[in-house]
Amino acid sequence: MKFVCVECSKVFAEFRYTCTCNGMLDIFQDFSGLDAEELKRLFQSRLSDRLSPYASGVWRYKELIFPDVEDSAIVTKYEGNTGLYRSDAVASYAGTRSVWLKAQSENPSGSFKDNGMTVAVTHGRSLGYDRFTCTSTGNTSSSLAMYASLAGRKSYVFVPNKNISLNKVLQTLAYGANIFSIEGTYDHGIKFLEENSEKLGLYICNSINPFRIEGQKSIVYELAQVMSWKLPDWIFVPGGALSNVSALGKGLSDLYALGLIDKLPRVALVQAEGASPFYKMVAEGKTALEAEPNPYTRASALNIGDPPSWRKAQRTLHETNGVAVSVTDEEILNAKAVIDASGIGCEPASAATVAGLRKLVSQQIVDKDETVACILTGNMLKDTDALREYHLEDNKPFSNKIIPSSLTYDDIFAVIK
Ligand SMILES: N[C@@H](CCOP(=O)(O)O)C(=O)O
Repeated sequence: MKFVCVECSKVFAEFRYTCTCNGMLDIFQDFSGLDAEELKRLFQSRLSDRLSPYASGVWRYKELIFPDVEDSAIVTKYEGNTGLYRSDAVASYAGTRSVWLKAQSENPSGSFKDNGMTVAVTHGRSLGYDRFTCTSTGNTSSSLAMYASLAGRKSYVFVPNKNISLNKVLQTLAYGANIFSIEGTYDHGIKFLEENSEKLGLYICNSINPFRIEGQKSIVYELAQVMSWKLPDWIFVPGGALSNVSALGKGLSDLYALGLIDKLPRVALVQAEGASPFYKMVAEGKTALEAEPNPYTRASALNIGDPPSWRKAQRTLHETNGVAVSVTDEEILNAKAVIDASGIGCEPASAATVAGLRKLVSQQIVDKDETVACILTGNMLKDTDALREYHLEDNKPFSNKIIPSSLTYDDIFAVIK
């Protein structure tokens, strides 16, 4: 395993978070000697495992993620193994013939972060760390708090003091983390950790840590396996810190290089208009990201103005002939209401995918006959204020209302009939 800088290509033999030039690092693994058909058989055989780490939808692919770690050192909650659903209602809303929804929201802590966190915490513990840290809008922190406690270790997390979901903060608290509420955003927290974590003896579990990205690659491995190694024409992901799109790109490139798939899907990265520095860079034809000092979107998981992984995200779009698109909060919340009412459900950030798909179909960038998968990143109960605001306070196009208790039984009969 080597660590290669995505900015200057410098190679490191030992683990570190970033390069001496401050660039993000990629883990490079030598896959020579691995045979695609043997891997398919191995991954298939592990589907019946219920108790060993290979029952996890991440560690099932251990050979491609963290081959050297001892099985007994793995910290797992059998993450991954999430559902893939089709909904006519969502497809019709998006304007496509069909759409697959990959519900990473079904992970143990309720978000896609678990796919990466199991690997980061396993790696940190194998190095002997007792204290783990992250900065977070709430999903990364609840995931870290869960795995750190599971591993019998401590977690210290930094969360912005506004514009994040209380549900996520409470989940983090209840899992046992030490929480610091900070003035500023995720961007300020990352800067603090980059400068201070070593002095404090903290192992960073944000996605600047390349082991997080290795774990998150499993999302597309699992999608490919369940689809018999034939991916759809498009994969849509939301983008805030950009770890999701970075991991998707790396996973796709592994699958293609290994011969596990013979065609790369196109990747569509969807940002929320109020926090869309990456979209702006692409739309304006620029080659370097300009940070947004005051990002704001109601999809609080995407409230990030200076995403560390932008260079990796740029590579993903380049390698997959991908596109970037931005959508308004109103578009996100309407798409979310449709996904929720389909019985699948998600948090606001996840719904950016379907909102983005609808936009690209209307712009004829995606054809209605093309096949599409949208990655839903977080559970609908991650942000219950968003549900209350949409359904009970504001009169939104897809809102559902509670029938008042003042109805007589005759009224109730009339409603149901
Ligand atoms: N929305 C994220 C932001 C943190 O990103 P990460 O890629 O560094 O984990 C969160 O849940 O905190």
